[in-house]
Amino acid sequence: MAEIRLQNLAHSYSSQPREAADYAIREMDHVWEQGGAYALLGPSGCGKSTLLNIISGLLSPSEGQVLFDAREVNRLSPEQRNIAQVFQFPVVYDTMTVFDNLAFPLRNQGVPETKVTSRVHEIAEVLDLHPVLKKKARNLTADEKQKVSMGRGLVRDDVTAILFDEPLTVIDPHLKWKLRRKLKQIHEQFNITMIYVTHDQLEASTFADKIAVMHGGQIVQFGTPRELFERPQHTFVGFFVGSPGMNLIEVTPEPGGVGFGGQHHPLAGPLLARLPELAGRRLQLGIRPEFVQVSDEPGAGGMPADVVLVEDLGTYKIVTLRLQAQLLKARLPEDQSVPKGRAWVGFPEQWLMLYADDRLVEAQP
Ligand SMILES: Nc1ncnc2c1ncn2[C@@H]1O[C@H](COP(=O)(O)OP(=O)(O)OP(=O)(O)O)[C@@H](O)[C@H]1O
Repeated sequence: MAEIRLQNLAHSYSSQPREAADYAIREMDHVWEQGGAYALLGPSGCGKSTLLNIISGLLSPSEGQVLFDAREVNRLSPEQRNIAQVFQFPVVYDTMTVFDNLAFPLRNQGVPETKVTSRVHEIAEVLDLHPVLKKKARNLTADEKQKVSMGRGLVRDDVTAILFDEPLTVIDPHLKWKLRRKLKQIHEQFNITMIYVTHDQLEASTFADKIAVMHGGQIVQFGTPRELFERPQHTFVGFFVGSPGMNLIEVTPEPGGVGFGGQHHPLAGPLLARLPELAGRRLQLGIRPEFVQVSDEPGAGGMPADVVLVEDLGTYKIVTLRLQAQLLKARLPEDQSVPKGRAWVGFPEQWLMLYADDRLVEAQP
Protein backbone atom coordinates (compact mmCIF):
# COMPACT_ATOMS: atom_id res chain seq x y z
CA MET A 1 0.00 0.00 0.00
CA ALA A 2 1.38 3.36 -0.92
CA GLU A 3 0.88 6.97 -1.76
CA ILE A 4 1.35 7.38 -5.52
CA ARG A 5 2.90 10.67 -6.59
CA LEU A 6 3.33 11.86 -10.15
CA GLN A 7 6.01 14.51 -10.37
CA ASN A 8 6.65 16.71 -13.44
CA LEU A 9 5.18 13.81 -15.36
CA ALA A 10 4.69 14.00 -19.13
CA HIS A 11 4.51 11.45 -21.88
CA SER A 12 4.88 11.59 -25.63
CA TYR A 13 4.65 8.58 -27.91
CA SER A 14 6.79 10.51 -30.38
CA SER A 15 10.56 10.20 -29.97
CA GLN A 16 11.04 13.91 -30.73
CA PRO A 17 8.08 15.85 -29.35
CA ARG A 18 8.10 19.46 -30.51
CA GLU A 19 4.85 20.99 -29.29
CA ALA A 20 2.12 20.44 -26.70
CA ALA A 21 0.03 18.49 -29.22
CA ASP A 22 2.78 15.83 -29.40
CA TYR A 23 2.12 14.85 -25.78
CA ALA A 24 -0.49 12.28 -24.71
CA ILE A 25 0.16 13.44 -21.11
CA ARG A 26 1.08 17.08 -20.60
CA GLU A 27 3.28 17.98 -17.69
CA MET A 28 1.45 17.35 -14.42
CA ASP A 29 1.91 16.87 -10.68
CA HIS A 30 -0.61 14.74 -8.92
CA VAL A 31 -0.99 12.72 -5.71
CA TRP A 32 -3.17 9.65 -5.18
CA GLU A 33 -3.32 9.15 -1.44
CA GLN A 34 -3.01 5.72 0.12
CA GLY A 35 -6.41 4.05 0.50
CA GLY A 36 -8.41 6.42 -1.72
CA ALA A 37 -11.16 5.36 -4.14
CA TYR A 38 -10.50 7.42 -7.24
CA ALA A 39 -11.88 7.70 -10.75
CA LEU A 40 -10.08 8.96 -13.80
CA LEU A 41 -12.84 10.36 -16.00
CA GLY A 42 -12.66 11.70 -19.54
CA PRO A 43 -13.61 11.10 -23.16
CA SER A 44 -11.88 8.76 -25.56
CA GLY A 45 -8.34 9.83 -26.41
CA CYS A 46 -7.79 12.20 -23.47
CA GLY A 47 -4.95 10.09 -22.06
CA LYS A 48 -6.60 7.96 -19.36
CA SER A 49 -5.11 4.63 -20.39
CA THR A 50 -1.71 6.19 -20.97
CA LEU A 51 -1.72 7.62 -17.45
CA LEU A 52 -2.92 4.34 -15.93
CA ASN A 53 -0.23 2.37 -17.76
CA ILE A 54 2.42 4.79 -16.51
CA ILE A 55 1.24 4.27 -12.94
CA SER A 56 1.16 0.49 -13.31
CA GLY A 57 4.55 0.27 -15.03
CA LEU A 58 3.32 -1.07 -18.38
CA LEU A 59 4.65 2.18 -19.86
CA SER A 60 7.67 4.22 -18.86
CA PRO A 61 7.03 8.00 -18.93
CA SER A 62 9.16 10.03 -21.32
CA GLU A 63 9.53 12.77 -18.68
CA GLY A 64 9.18 13.07 -14.90
CA GLN A 65 8.87 10.60 -12.05
CA VAL A 66 6.40 8.14 -10.59
CA LEU A 67 6.96 7.83 -6.84
CA PHE A 68 5.48 5.18 -4.53
CA ASP A 69 5.87 6.40 -0.95
CA ALA A 70 8.59 8.83 -2.13
CA ARG A 71 10.56 6.04 -3.87
CA GLU A 72 11.02 6.42 -7.62
CA VAL A 73 9.63 3.41 -9.48
CA ASN A 74 9.97 4.60 -13.11
CA ARG A 75 11.97 1.58 -14.15
CA LEU A 76 10.10 -1.06 -12.12
CA SER A 77 7.70 -3.52 -13.78
CA PRO A 78 4.06 -3.87 -12.64
CA GLU A 79 5.08 -7.02 -10.67
CA GLN A 80 7.89 -5.16 -8.92
CA ARG A 81 5.50 -2.33 -8.12
CA ASN A 82 2.94 -4.80 -6.77
CA ILE A 83 0.24 -3.25 -8.88
CA ALA A 84 -2.81 -5.22 -9.93
CA GLN A 85 -4.59 -4.16 -13.09
CA VAL A 86 -8.08 -5.14 -14.25
CA PHE A 87 -8.74 -4.51 -17.94
CA GLN A 88 -11.87 -4.10 -20.08
CA PHE A 89 -11.68 -7.72 -21.11
CA PRO A 90 -11.26 -10.28 -18.33
CA VAL A 91 -7.83 -11.88 -18.11
CA VAL A 92 -8.40 -15.45 -16.91
CA TYR A 93 -6.92 -18.82 -17.72
CA ASP A 94 -9.80 -20.59 -19.48
CA THR A 95 -8.57 -24.11 -18.87
CA MET A 96 -8.09 -23.62 -15.12
CA THR A 97 -10.82 -23.75 -12.50
CA VAL A 98 -11.89 -20.53 -10.80
CA PHE A 99 -10.10 -21.73 -7.66
CA ASP A 100 -6.83 -22.22 -9.54
CA ASN A 101 -7.20 -18.87 -11.29
CA LEU A 102 -7.55 -17.13 -7.93
CA ALA A 103 -4.74 -19.17 -6.42
CA PHE A 104 -2.36 -18.47 -9.30
CA PRO A 105 -0.82 -15.16 -8.11
CA LEU A 106 -0.23 -16.65 -4.65
CA ARG A 107 1.26 -19.93 -5.87
CA ASN A 108 3.50 -17.86 -8.13
CA GLN A 109 4.89 -16.20 -5.03
CA GLY A 110 5.43 -19.54 -3.30
CA VAL A 111 2.77 -18.95 -0.66
CA PRO A 112 2.09 -22.18 1.37
CA GLU A 113 -0.95 -24.10 0.11
CA THR A 114 -2.90 -23.80 3.38
CA LYS A 115 -2.66 -20.01 3.20
CA VAL A 116 -3.57 -20.14 -0.53
CA THR A 117 -6.74 -22.08 0.28
CA SER A 118 -7.87 -19.79 3.06
CA ARG A 119 -7.16 -16.62 1.09
CA VAL A 120 -8.94 -17.92 -2.06
CA HIS A 121 -12.00 -18.76 0.03
CA GLU A 122 -11.93 -15.32 1.62
CA ILE A 123 -11.85 -13.58 -1.77
CA ALA A 124 -14.47 -15.94 -3.25
CA GLU A 125 -16.73 -15.02 -0.35
CA VAL A 126 -16.37 -11.29 -1.02
CA LEU A 127 -17.03 -11.69 -4.74
CA ASP A 128 -19.80 -14.32 -4.45
CA LEU A 129 -17.68 -16.80 -6.43
CA HIS A 130 -18.12 -19.77 -4.12
CA PRO A 131 -20.77 -21.49 -6.29
CA VAL A 132 -18.42 -21.53 -9.30
CA LEU A 133 -15.07 -22.22 -7.59
CA LYS A 134 -14.77 -25.69 -9.14
CA LYS A 135 -15.91 -24.63 -12.64
CA LYS A 136 -13.48 -24.19 -15.50
CA ALA A 137 -13.16 -20.48 -16.27
CA ARG A 138 -14.20 -20.97 -19.90
CA ASN A 139 -17.69 -21.95 -18.72
CA LEU A 140 -18.29 -18.69 -16.87
CA THR A 141 -20.42 -15.72 -17.92
CA ALA A 142 -18.66 -12.43 -18.80
CA ASP A 143 -19.41 -10.86 -15.42
CA GLU A 144 -18.24 -13.96 -13.53
CA LYS A 145 -15.00 -13.88 -15.53
CA GLN A 146 -14.53 -10.21 -14.70
CA LYS A 147 -15.09 -11.01 -11.01
CA VAL A 148 -12.35 -13.64 -11.27
CA SER A 149 -10.06 -10.99 -12.83
CA MET A 150 -10.79 -8.69 -9.92
CA GLY A 151 -10.28 -11.52 -7.47
CA ARG A 152 -6.82 -12.21 -8.90
CA GLY A 153 -5.98 -8.59 -8.20
CA LEU A 154 -7.29 -8.73 -4.67
CA VAL A 155 -5.97 -12.10 -3.59
CA ARG A 156 -2.46 -10.92 -2.77
CA ASP A 157 -2.39 -8.98 0.45
CA ASP A 158 0.69 -7.00 -0.60
CA VAL A 159 -0.77 -5.06 -3.54
CA THR A 160 0.05 -1.36 -3.64
CA ALA A 161 -2.99 -0.41 -5.66
CA ILE A 162 -5.58 -1.85 -8.01
CA LEU A 163 -6.10 -0.09 -11.31
CA PHE A 164 -9.30 -0.66 -13.27
CA ASP A 165 -9.41 0.26 -16.96
CA GLU A 166 -13.11 0.48 -17.95
CA PRO A 167 -13.74 -2.87 -16.20
CA LEU A 168 -17.49 -2.97 -16.78
CA THR A 169 -17.47 -2.49 -20.57
CA VAL A 170 -18.35 -6.11 -21.32
CA ILE A 171 -20.80 -6.50 -18.44
CA ASP A 172 -24.58 -6.56 -19.00
CA PRO A 173 -26.15 -3.22 -18.03
CA HIS A 174 -28.33 -4.78 -15.32
CA LEU A 175 -25.27 -6.38 -13.66
CA LYS A 176 -23.10 -3.26 -13.83
CA TRP A 177 -24.58 -1.63 -10.75
CA LYS A 178 -24.13 -4.88 -8.79
CA LEU A 179 -20.44 -5.10 -9.65
CA ARG A 180 -19.92 -1.40 -8.98
CA ARG A 181 -21.45 -1.80 -5.55
CA LYS A 182 -19.26 -4.83 -4.96
CA LEU A 183 -16.15 -2.85 -5.83
CA LYS A 184 -17.13 -0.11 -3.47
CA GLN A 185 -17.68 -2.68 -0.72
CA ILE A 186 -14.28 -4.25 -1.44
CA HIS A 187 -12.64 -0.85 -1.23
CA GLU A 188 -14.16 -0.24 2.19
CA GLN A 189 -13.15 -3.68 3.43
CA PHE A 190 -9.57 -3.81 2.13
CA ASN A 191 -8.43 -0.17 2.33
CA ILE A 192 -6.51 -0.45 -0.95
CA THR A 193 -5.87 2.50 -3.26
CA MET A 194 -8.12 2.03 -6.27
CA ILE A 195 -8.06 4.03 -9.48
CA TYR A 196 -10.94 3.42 -11.82
CA VAL A 197 -10.78 4.64 -15.42
CA THR A 198 -14.04 5.42 -17.15
CA HIS A 199 -15.68 7.77 -19.64
CA ASP A 200 -18.99 7.41 -17.80
CA GLN A 201 -19.72 10.06 -15.18
CA LEU A 202 -22.28 7.89 -13.39
CA GLU A 203 -19.76 5.08 -12.98
CA ALA A 204 -17.16 7.57 -11.76
CA SER A 205 -19.38 9.23 -9.19
CA THR A 206 -20.89 6.03 -7.80
CA PHE A 207 -17.47 4.44 -7.32
CA ALA A 208 -15.12 7.25 -6.39
CA ASP A 209 -14.71 9.57 -3.45
CA LYS A 210 -12.70 11.85 -5.69
CA ILE A 211 -12.65 12.14 -9.47
CA ALA A 212 -9.81 13.36 -11.66
CA VAL A 213 -11.28 14.77 -14.88
CA MET A 214 -8.92 14.49 -17.83
CA HIS A 215 -8.99 16.59 -20.96
CA GLY A 216 -6.30 16.89 -23.60
CA GLY A 217 -3.67 15.01 -21.58
CA GLN A 218 -4.19 17.05 -18.41
CA ILE A 219 -6.12 16.61 -15.17
CA VAL A 220 -8.28 19.72 -15.33
CA GLN A 221 -9.98 19.13 -11.97
CA PHE A 222 -9.59 16.75 -9.06
CA GLY A 223 -12.54 16.86 -6.69
CA THR A 224 -15.57 15.19 -5.16
CA PRO A 225 -18.55 14.57 -7.47
CA ARG A 226 -20.26 17.46 -5.72
CA GLU A 227 -17.36 19.84 -6.30
CA LEU A 228 -17.30 18.94 -10.00
CA PHE A 229 -20.98 19.68 -10.21
CA GLU A 230 -21.15 22.83 -8.14
CA ARG A 231 -17.85 24.49 -9.00
CA PRO A 232 -16.33 23.26 -12.24
CA GLN A 233 -12.78 24.59 -12.38
CA HIS A 234 -12.67 24.31 -16.18
CA THR A 235 -15.33 24.75 -18.88
CA PHE A 236 -14.65 21.16 -19.96
CA VAL A 237 -15.75 19.87 -16.53
CA GLY A 238 -18.88 22.02 -16.78
CA PHE A 239 -19.66 20.58 -20.19
CA PHE A 240 -18.64 16.93 -19.60
CA VAL A 241 -20.08 16.41 -16.10
CA GLY A 242 -23.83 16.88 -15.70
CA SER A 243 -26.76 16.14 -17.96
CA PRO A 244 -27.18 18.28 -19.90
CA GLY A 245 -23.83 20.03 -19.42
CA MET A 246 -23.27 23.57 -18.24
CA ASN A 247 -24.51 26.53 -20.32
CA LEU A 248 -21.54 28.59 -21.49
CA ILE A 249 -22.00 32.08 -22.89
CA GLU A 250 -19.19 34.06 -24.43
CA VAL A 251 -19.19 37.58 -22.96
CA THR A 252 -17.27 40.85 -23.11
CA PRO A 253 -16.52 43.13 -20.15
CA GLU A 254 -18.83 46.11 -19.61
CA PRO A 255 -19.07 48.68 -16.83
CA GLY A 256 -20.63 46.88 -13.83
CA GLY A 257 -20.48 43.40 -15.40
CA VAL A 258 -20.40 41.63 -18.73
CA GLY A 259 -22.48 41.65 -21.90
CA PHE A 260 -23.50 39.37 -24.76
CA GLY A 261 -25.60 40.26 -27.83
CA GLY A 262 -26.84 43.52 -26.31
CA GLN A 263 -27.77 41.89 -22.98
CA HIS A 264 -26.01 43.19 -19.87
CA HIS A 265 -25.39 40.94 -16.87
CA PRO A 266 -24.08 42.47 -13.63
CA LEU A 267 -21.30 40.72 -11.71
CA ALA A 268 -20.88 40.62 -7.94
CA GLY A 269 -18.25 43.02 -6.50
CA PRO A 270 -15.31 40.60 -6.01
CA LEU A 271 -15.60 39.18 -9.55
CA LEU A 272 -16.10 42.63 -11.00
CA ALA A 273 -12.88 43.72 -9.33
CA ARG A 274 -10.99 41.04 -11.28
CA LEU A 275 -12.26 42.05 -14.73
CA PRO A 276 -9.50 44.59 -15.55
CA GLU A 277 -6.75 41.97 -15.14
CA LEU A 278 -8.59 39.61 -17.54
CA ALA A 279 -8.44 42.04 -20.46
CA GLY A 280 -7.73 40.29 -23.76
CA ARG A 281 -8.73 36.84 -22.51
CA ARG A 282 -11.69 34.81 -23.71
CA LEU A 283 -14.46 35.25 -21.13
CA GLN A 284 -17.45 32.97 -20.62
CA LEU A 285 -20.29 32.89 -18.14
CA GLY A 286 -21.18 29.40 -16.98
CA ILE A 287 -24.41 28.29 -15.36
CA ARG A 288 -25.73 24.78 -14.91
CA PRO A 289 -29.21 24.02 -16.33
CA GLU A 290 -30.31 23.05 -12.80
CA PHE A 291 -29.66 26.60 -11.57
CA VAL A 292 -31.24 28.63 -14.40
CA GLN A 293 -34.40 30.28 -13.03
CA VAL A 294 -37.32 30.39 -15.44
CA SER A 295 -40.36 32.56 -14.76
CA ASP A 296 -43.35 33.98 -16.61
CA GLU A 297 -42.78 37.39 -14.98
CA PRO A 298 -39.84 39.77 -15.35
CA GLY A 299 -39.08 39.91 -11.58
CA ALA A 300 -35.79 41.42 -10.42
CA GLY A 301 -32.92 40.85 -12.85
CA GLY A 302 -34.95 38.62 -15.21
CA MET A 303 -33.74 38.56 -18.82
CA PRO A 304 -36.29 38.13 -21.63
CA ALA A 305 -35.99 34.86 -23.53
CA ASP A 306 -38.10 32.68 -25.83
CA VAL A 307 -39.07 29.13 -25.02
CA VAL A 308 -37.95 27.04 -27.97
CA LEU A 309 -38.49 23.46 -26.79
CA VAL A 310 -39.80 21.58 -23.75
CA GLU A 311 -38.68 17.97 -23.30
CA ASP A 312 -40.55 16.01 -20.66
CA LEU A 313 -38.23 13.38 -19.21
CA GLY A 314 -40.57 11.95 -16.58
CA THR A 315 -39.20 13.24 -13.30
CA TYR A 316 -37.90 16.52 -14.79
CA LYS A 317 -38.12 18.73 -17.86
CA ILE A 318 -35.41 20.17 -20.05
CA VAL A 319 -36.41 23.56 -21.43
CA THR A 320 -34.46 25.11 -24.29
CA LEU A 321 -34.61 28.91 -24.36
CA ARG A 322 -33.23 31.52 -26.72
CA LEU A 323 -31.63 34.42 -24.88
CA GLN A 324 -30.43 36.91 -27.48
CA ALA A 325 -28.63 34.66 -29.99
CA GLN A 326 -27.76 32.19 -27.28
CA LEU A 327 -29.51 28.84 -26.75
CA LEU A 328 -29.77 27.92 -23.06
CA LYS A 329 -30.92 24.78 -21.29
CA ALA A 330 -32.85 24.83 -18.02
CA ARG A 331 -33.60 21.71 -16.02
CA LEU A 332 -36.89 22.15 -14.16
CA PRO A 333 -38.81 19.93 -11.73
CA GLU A 334 -41.68 18.00 -13.30
CA ASP A 335 -44.34 20.02 -11.45
CA GLN A 336 -43.03 23.48 -12.46
CA SER A 337 -45.11 25.05 -15.21
CA VAL A 338 -43.23 26.38 -18.23
CA PRO A 339 -44.22 29.76 -19.69
CA LYS A 340 -45.44 29.61 -23.30
CA GLY A 341 -43.50 31.77 -25.75
CA ARG A 342 -41.95 34.55 -23.68
CA ALA A 343 -40.12 33.71 -20.43
CA TRP A 344 -37.74 35.50 -18.09
CA VAL A 345 -34.56 33.81 -17.02
CA GLY A 346 -32.28 34.57 -14.10
CA PHE A 347 -28.82 33.38 -13.10
CA PRO A 348 -28.51 33.22 -9.29
CA GLU A 349 -25.26 34.87 -8.22
CA GLN A 350 -24.19 31.83 -6.14
CA TRP A 351 -24.26 29.51 -9.17
CA LEU A 352 -22.94 31.85 -11.83
CA MET A 353 -19.32 31.12 -12.83
CA LEU A 354 -16.96 33.25 -14.84
CA TYR A 355 -14.25 31.57 -16.95
CA ALA A 356 -11.20 33.16 -18.54
CA ASP A 357 -9.56 31.04 -21.25
CA ASP A 358 -11.61 28.09 -19.91
CA ARG A 359 -10.31 28.37 -16.29
CA LEU A 360 -12.62 29.38 -13.45
CA VAL A 361 -12.06 32.92 -12.21
CA GLU A 362 -12.10 32.81 -8.42
CA ALA A 363 -13.48 35.84 -6.62
CA GLN A 364 -10.29 35.84 -4.57
CA PRO A 365 -7.17 35.41 -6.75
N1 LIG B 1 0.82 3.24 -28.53
C1 LIG B 1 0.53 4.47 -28.95
N2 LIG B 1 1.26 5.07 -29.90
C2 LIG B 1 0.98 6.32 -30.33
N3 LIG B 1 -0.02 7.07 -29.83
C3 LIG B 1 -0.81 6.53 -28.89
C4 LIG B 1 -0.56 5.20 -28.40
N4 LIG B 1 -1.50 4.93 -27.45
C5 LIG B 1 -2.28 6.04 -27.36
N5 LIG B 1 -1.87 6.99 -28.21
C6 LIG B 1 -2.44 8.35 -28.37
O1 LIG B 1 -2.35 9.00 -27.11
C7 LIG B 1 -3.53 9.75 -26.83
C8 LIG B 1 -4.16 9.27 -25.53
O2 LIG B 1 -4.63 7.94 -25.71
P1 LIG B 1 -5.20 7.03 -24.51
O3 LIG B 1 -5.46 5.66 -25.05
O4 LIG B 1 -4.32 7.15 -23.33
O5 LIG B 1 -6.57 7.78 -24.23
P2 LIG B 1 -7.85 7.23 -23.45
O6 LIG B 1 -8.43 8.42 -22.77
O7 LIG B 1 -7.52 6.07 -22.62
O8 LIG B 1 -8.79 6.82 -24.65
P3 LIG B 1 -9.62 5.44 -24.85
O9 LIG B 1 -10.67 5.43 -23.81
O10 LIG B 1 -10.16 5.59 -26.24
O11 LIG B 1 -8.59 4.34 -24.73
C9 LIG B 1 -4.43 9.59 -28.05
O12 LIG B 1 -4.23 10.68 -28.91
C10 LIG B 1 -3.93 8.30 -28.69
O13 LIG B 1 -4.14 8.32 -30.08
